[in-house]
Amino acid sequence: MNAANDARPATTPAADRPILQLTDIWQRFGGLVANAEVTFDVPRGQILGLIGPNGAGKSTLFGIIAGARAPVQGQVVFEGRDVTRLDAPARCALGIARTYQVPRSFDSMSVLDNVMVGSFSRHTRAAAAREAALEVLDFTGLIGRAGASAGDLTPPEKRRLEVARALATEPRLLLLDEVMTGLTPSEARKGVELIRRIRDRGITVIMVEHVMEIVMPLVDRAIVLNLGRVLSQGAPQEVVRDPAVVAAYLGDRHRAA
Ligand SMILES: Nc1ncnc2c1ncn2[C@@H]1O[C@H](COP(=O)(O)OP(=O)(O)OP(=O)(O)O)[C@@H](O)[C@H]1O
Repeated sequence: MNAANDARPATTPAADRPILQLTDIWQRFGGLVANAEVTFDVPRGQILGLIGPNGAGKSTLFGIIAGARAPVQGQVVFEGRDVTRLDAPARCALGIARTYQVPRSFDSMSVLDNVMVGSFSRHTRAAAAREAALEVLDFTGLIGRAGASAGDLTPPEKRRLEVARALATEPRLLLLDEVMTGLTPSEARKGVELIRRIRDRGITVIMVEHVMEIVMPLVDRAIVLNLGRVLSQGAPQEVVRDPAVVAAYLGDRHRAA
């Protein structure tokens, strides 16, 4: 925390201020550097794509934004407030929600009850939480499955439920971790449409995704991580042409082959 950061909220109108500001984020696991010198702002109301080869540090950074763990160095500012040391429930209360790469639904509970777990974070009365959860199920296209056990959902439906549970916490910043993985092209098209509708509700979205054909047409801005560092950032059409990005991805494909 320093004087410059203290001054930001007072001098910048809230609507124009980035919703999220990451400054010099570092994360280490033993000797391994998972994130290094990560600095970027996320403008409010955009869809930001966070991409990069396997092990680039994307999920680690998601955890740092969502409050799963604090960085060893650096600052996370959400809506002008330093949240670096706040835990995940506190950040959720402020308006940050995330999904997980591996869906974390409660399989023995109904789809509706799963989503109510999220809506109870905003509503204390069961009737209000239920009503809010039903609205989210309608919005995410799961309303017809409200009474089903979460364990009986198909894998694409489970991914949708993951998004629904996060939306039920009424976030202003939503972190989507590989929600398109394993979807057929037609399911992925529906997923893209859902993410656009989420953005149209005024929710800022940061998405980690491997499938470039899906991410690039969808996002307003892309940030490429490689070996824990920001390799490139900008409009998606600029980022894909960046020679450093091409080299990192070709290197990854060669290793995978
Ligand atoms: N809890 C942990 N303990 C030790 N090492 C970790 C831990 N979490 C992540 N790492 C390591 O940190 C590096 C970054 O991992 P991370 O999962 O953030 O990358 P990623 O870009 O999300 O990868 P992927 O696309 O494969 O999910 C990797 O080398 C990983 O093995």
